[in-house]
Amino acid sequence: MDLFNRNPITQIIPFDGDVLYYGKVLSDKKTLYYFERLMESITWEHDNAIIFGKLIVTKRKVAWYGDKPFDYTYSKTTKSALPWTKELLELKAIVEAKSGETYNSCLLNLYHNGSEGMAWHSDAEKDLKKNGAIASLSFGADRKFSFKHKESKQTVSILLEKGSLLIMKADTQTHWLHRLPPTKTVKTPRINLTFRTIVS
Ligand SMILES: O=C(O)CCC(=O)C(=O)O
Ligand SMILES: [Fe+2]
Repeated sequence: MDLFNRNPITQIIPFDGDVLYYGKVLSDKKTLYYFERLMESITWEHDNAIIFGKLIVTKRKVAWYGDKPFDYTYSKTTKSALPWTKELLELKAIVEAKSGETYNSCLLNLYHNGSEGMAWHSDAEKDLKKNGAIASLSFGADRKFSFKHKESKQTVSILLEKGSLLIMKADTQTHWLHRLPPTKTVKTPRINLTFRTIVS
């Protein structure tokens, strides 16, 4: 396995949770390999979102995989998890080894270019394990990622590099929102995988 240990792990938020940036955990070669494999082997579909009370179809595409056909409900849509692919199981093993946690499902997002992003939210749906770790693995374009404290409104941003791993855990989702801001400078696609634990 191409596991690197060159990078120190950095804490991204100053209080009220744990967001750990591991930097690049995959070689550039492996990162490109998985980006291409995920592009073609994942069942990508447009997502629904509620913006100002209106149900819209996003330009971004999503997919949902897991141990069992878990139902996952967000923005008034329910999706059933598809069975793991070979690549997702390989990536899950890497992320589990790095983070020392286990996951039973994965939400995938495909942003075709910088015009697509994700609005402020926290991942605290009732189906998710409370305070469970969420492991975010990125491929393709490097993109900025931001956190905003729900009370103080303090914001912190980092660059999520291709091949990098970010872990959000403890009570992060209770106190902080996060988003992927749109940007004019990115012209190429990015794929993000968030490994999660669903409680059924
Ligand atoms: O694309 C990302 O880096 C984050 C996606 C995200 O926040 C989510 O899927 O909940
Ligand atoms: Fe999220």
